[in-house]
Amino acid sequence: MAAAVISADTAAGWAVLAAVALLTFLAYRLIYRVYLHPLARFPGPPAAAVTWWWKTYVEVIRGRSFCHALEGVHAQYGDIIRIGPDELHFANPQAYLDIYNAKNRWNKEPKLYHCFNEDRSSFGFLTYREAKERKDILNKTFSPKAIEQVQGLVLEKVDALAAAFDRDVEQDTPTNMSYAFRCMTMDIITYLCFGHAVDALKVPNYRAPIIEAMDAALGSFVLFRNFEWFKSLILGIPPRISRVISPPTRGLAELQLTLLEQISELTEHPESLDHLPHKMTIYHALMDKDSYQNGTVPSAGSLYEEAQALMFAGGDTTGNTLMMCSFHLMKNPEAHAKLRMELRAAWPDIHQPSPSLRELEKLPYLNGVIKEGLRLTSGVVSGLLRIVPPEGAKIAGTFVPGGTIVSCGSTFVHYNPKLFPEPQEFRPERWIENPSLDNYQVAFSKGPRMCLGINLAWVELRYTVARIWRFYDMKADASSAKSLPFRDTFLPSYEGAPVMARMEKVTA
Ligand code: HEM
Repeated sequence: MAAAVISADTAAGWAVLAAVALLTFLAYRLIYRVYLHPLARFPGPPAAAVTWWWKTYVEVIRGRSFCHALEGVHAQYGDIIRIGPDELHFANPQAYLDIYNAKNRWNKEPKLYHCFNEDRSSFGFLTYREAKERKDILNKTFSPKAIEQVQGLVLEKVDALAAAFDRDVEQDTPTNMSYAFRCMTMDIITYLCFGHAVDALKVPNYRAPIIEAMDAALGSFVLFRNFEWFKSLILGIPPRISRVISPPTRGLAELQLTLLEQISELTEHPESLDHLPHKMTIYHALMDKDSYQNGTVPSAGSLYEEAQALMFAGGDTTGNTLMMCSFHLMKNPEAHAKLRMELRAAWPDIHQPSPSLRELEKLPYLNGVIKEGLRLTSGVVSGLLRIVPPEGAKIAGTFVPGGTIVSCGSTFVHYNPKLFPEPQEFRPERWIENPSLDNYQVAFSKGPRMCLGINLAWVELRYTVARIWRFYDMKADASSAKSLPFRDTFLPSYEGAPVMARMEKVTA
């Protein structure tokens, strides 16, 4: 009996000791982070200096769109803010140019980039060296020269988009622009990847399952970037099961199933690539073992992750930009008329083929329209987190210690009223009046980890805007979105009504 009492006392004593040790450690860590940490001199919400959970509180508990929440924090604390124990965010355009600079070889930050489950892809590799090896291979398909060779494919898909619009005109139904453009960009990227398109444009009302799956998947990434264990749990379960038991991540599971099917066909029957009419698919390049330093083709898992990365990187971004251009052109008759006039002069007879890319590149208003679409969608709206190397770095004139996680969100450049007065206004002229603004067009990011698909994207954007706005008169349908609010899910997720257009074919 006495022994039992002593051992109970001893256990209680140890428990108290452990609790005191834990509290002392937590108190020390709190004091260190707030007063002694190398980032202690930077202002910001006190809770953010103490714990990572501040971000989760803002984004998940309060349900705020993180890039929008940061605007309020910057308004309160200034241009450079501490938003995590080891993290700074900048609202200064010069900081963007300093962080995403061609000279830097800074790593991507693991917590954010692991959340996409694309760790073994050009986008997901954290280090410059690994990403460069993969990007060099993919560049066989994405270099300006290679992209010139796939122009025909882009034009074919723009024709398919026009055919879908014609169907809407015949049936007298409004066109869902929020989905239509993404169907086209998805058909282009899946064709480029696998040698055959998913034919999203053929799906009635543009409600292609792959687009719906990607829409639904974007929300999963917000959960995953806040709760790594949740990602491991969901992705550890076969997609067929997780789509049933986890409704919030069902979209991701659907997407996984679609892509896995395509990849297993290619890895099991690599000879199927030989029967294609052209040798330009991304998987031709990726499955050529001679391209790799170690002479080995990446695993099926890595090929899957590359496909998923390319779908998100190449589909929504370009589709959103086209949607944004259309939304504003329909709202803005003056801009619409100017674009129409320029296109008529460049393409006087609609029965003739499209002007060449070189000709389209020289049309100032067309390019101004696209740059405004890129500015307002901003590509990726979350901060692209980078880690400052051990020696530290100067960002916007301020010394930042090594190991700090840094970013400057693209919206903090694109919506900066000093660079872009009345930033919410759609004004293509601003790019013509002030060519130096090109330096602050950061939708594709900058530096060594900038967009790999920029050449393809520009070809798609130029051919599509020229064709659609030369061949159709478009008016917003009564059901169309009146504004385009978005939520930060890394890419912008547009909320509310879609952009709906009533199309009329022009006759000359
Ligand atoms: C309007 C269209 C596009 C925009 C605005 C855009 C924007 C961006 C941005 C901001 C990044 C940097 C992401 C980061 O640092 O984490 C990026 C990276 C990337 N983009 Fe694009 N993108 C577009 C189209 C495309 C297309 C068509 C493709 C090809 C299919 C593509 C493939 C990639 C890849 C592979 C990366 C990763 C590069 C790296 O991490 O080094 N993008 N894109």
